[in-house]
Amino acid sequence: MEHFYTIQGEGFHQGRAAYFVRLGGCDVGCTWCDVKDSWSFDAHPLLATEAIVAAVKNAKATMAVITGGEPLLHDLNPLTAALRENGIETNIETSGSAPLTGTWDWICLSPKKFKQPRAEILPKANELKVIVYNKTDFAWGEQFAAQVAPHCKLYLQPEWSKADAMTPLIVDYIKQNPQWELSLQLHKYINVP
Ligand SMILES: C[S@@+](CC[C@H](N)C(=O)[O-])C[C@H]1O[C@@H](n2cnc3c(N)ncnc32)[C@H](O)[C@@H]1O
Ligand SMILES: Nc1nc2[nH]cc(C(=O)O)c2c(=O)[nH]1
Ligand code: SF4
Ligand SMILES: [Mg+2]
Repeated sequence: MEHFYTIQGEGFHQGRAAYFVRLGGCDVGCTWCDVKDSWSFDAHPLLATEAIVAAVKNAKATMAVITGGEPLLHDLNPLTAALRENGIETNIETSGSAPLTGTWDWICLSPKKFKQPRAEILPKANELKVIVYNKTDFAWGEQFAAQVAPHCKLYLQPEWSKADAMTPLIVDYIKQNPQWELSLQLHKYINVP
């Protein structure tokens, strides 16, 4: 759908330079999705793997973030292999609702009520990022925290339109449950992509 060089705005790698590759197509249907333009499979031009790798290298980026849409609706083995052959770190942003492909340095799993993650991705996640849209999402997120690996980082991120109401609840929750950390969508505050 689009590719751009910016800083990672969310989660563990927040603040690091990152080349984003946003792949078209998603069948999850989150009501609050902030990139609904990505949902169509047909509306976006196809780009060769080599062209994507060249763009990342040309930008002098050392880390690529593959996102979407739901990137796991594509076979990500060729793209991640080519990126790694060129010494580029491979990170993914995924709902985990489709089978895992690709070779990853970092897997950010953001589970969704609208189409739940597949069981096999949970122990492989490096980061669990739960979006908090209402107060029931804390208990909902804990079921996934119980299934990830011990080293997996745990983040609570306010849904953007509810951030004013949810952020204070998240702060209170983290004070009582300090295994969780706050993730804010930094890029939206500083107006970068
Ligand atoms: C647009 S999604 C694309 C990747 C994948 N489909 C997923 O949902 O993880 C990228 C990240 O943005 C988060 N996100 C999407 N809409 C959001 C919103 N309105 N507020 C906060 N986070 C949001 C998702 O949970 C995910 O972590
Ligand atoms: N700067 C920036 N950081 C991000 N982290 C995850 C994003 C995504 O949409 O996957 C995203 C994004 O769209 N922009
Ligand atoms: S899974 Fe990701 S891209 Fe798909 S609708 Fe939900 S937030 Fe948007
Ligand atoms: Mg985004």
